[in-house]
Amino acid sequence: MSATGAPQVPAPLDQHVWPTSADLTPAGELVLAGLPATDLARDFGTPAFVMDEKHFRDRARLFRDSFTEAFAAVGAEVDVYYAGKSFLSVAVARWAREEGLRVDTCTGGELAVALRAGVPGAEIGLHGNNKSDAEISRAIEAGVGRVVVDSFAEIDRVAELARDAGRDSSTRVPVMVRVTTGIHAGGHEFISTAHEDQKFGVSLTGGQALAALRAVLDHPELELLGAHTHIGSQIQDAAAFEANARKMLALRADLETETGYLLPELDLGGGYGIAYVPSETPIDVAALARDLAGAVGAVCAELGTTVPRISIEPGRSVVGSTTVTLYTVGVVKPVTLDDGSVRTYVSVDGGMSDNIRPALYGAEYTARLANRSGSAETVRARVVGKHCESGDIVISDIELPSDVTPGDLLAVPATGAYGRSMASNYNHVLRPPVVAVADGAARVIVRRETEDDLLALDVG
Ligand SMILES: Cc1ncc(COP(=O)(O)O)c(C=O)c1O
Ligand SMILES: N[C@@H](CCCC[NH3+])C(=O)O
Repeated sequence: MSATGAPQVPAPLDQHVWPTSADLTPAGELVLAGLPATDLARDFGTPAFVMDEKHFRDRARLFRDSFTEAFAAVGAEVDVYYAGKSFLSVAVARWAREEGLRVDTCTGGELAVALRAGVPGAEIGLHGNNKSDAEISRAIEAGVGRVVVDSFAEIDRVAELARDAGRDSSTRVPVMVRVTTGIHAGGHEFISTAHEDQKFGVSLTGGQALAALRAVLDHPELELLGAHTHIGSQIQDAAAFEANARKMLALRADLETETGYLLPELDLGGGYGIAYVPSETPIDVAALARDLAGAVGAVCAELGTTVPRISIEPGRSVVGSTTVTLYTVGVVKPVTLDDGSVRTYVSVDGGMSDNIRPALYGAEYTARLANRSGSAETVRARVVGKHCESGDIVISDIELPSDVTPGDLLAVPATGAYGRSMASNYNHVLRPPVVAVADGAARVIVRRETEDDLLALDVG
């Protein structure tokens, strides 16, 4: 327990963890886009994801502008695909498109949302290590700009489904081959994706990736657009992206030497890290874009080749810090530990069903009271959910005001990515809404689930 006593001056917000529109009243109430947290909780209930629309748009534009400018300097064009897996809804897909982004999907469901939002097929990519025939056919029918094939078997299957759809050498389906480059990067083993022993892509090792690219060239109904790579997620080390790009450019050069075919495009994936807690530093997008473009330009010059068109697929780094989860505090329980110290368990009205990341990856978050400052005196607390699991922990260790009490609002920032998108109905808990806030107005973009929704699925 750290003791200081009143008066209760609200601790400032660590601005790189909170949405840009976040502010505090003199009494320490959290305000988002001009809307007090208590008003948001009253109007929309808790738990709720509150998303700062302007922040999302600014991040999308930052990626588009930084990468466009950096790669223009080395003579290449760039497409930024927003990775819908991080969070996708019709409104968000529209915002992304309005800010000049395309949309990356990895299932039929994500594809359906992007299409519903009016994103043209040509501006959508489809991924997936185990796409169904129905998903591939839907993508072909929608005229997606790229199907990213993930295995040798899938190359033949996409070609067959393209033929079934009447495609031929004059109406080819554009494909990329997903390549694993052996680069190990990412915040947690479960979110590293380019090392050898995992399920994604075709390995560079033993010439497999080269063989896969050649296999695409052998299918007249497929257009080989390029090679794709994604090394992992929540990466803070910019050097990993450069090392990966070098490997991909070498692969492109090898293919040209062997076949005379120069891949028009390389997709370097997403994975850019953000700050979840005040001690972390988000990746500097503009600097990363400059360094990456510089490295790509230099390698192409060494290889004596043109710089390919580049695409990237950021998800977390666009949406992650735009969103705050608002919870209501329920039971507050001091628990005496073996060493005699006390930990205060602060239960909230959600938990692992709206944020599985702490349980799945040991992810860390921060929080603050959102309706008031609370006392300056703090207690060692653990924020837990309402599920029947002792691992249902939102924040394992945090100092909270010692007068935290049932009915308080608790805000957890940086929950925009892989929060609502990975939400579940565990214990038949209803998934929270996503409320977009902008310029003093709020609107629901994904509504709260209802018991009727749950019961409608149960046809027993
Ligand atoms: C193929 C692919 N592209 C893009 C992304 C988005 O990653 P992130 O949200 O870390 O930017 C992922 C997820 O890691 C992915 O698997
Ligand atoms: N769901 C992960 C990232 C997924 C990466 C998808 N390839 C996370 O929350 O960090």
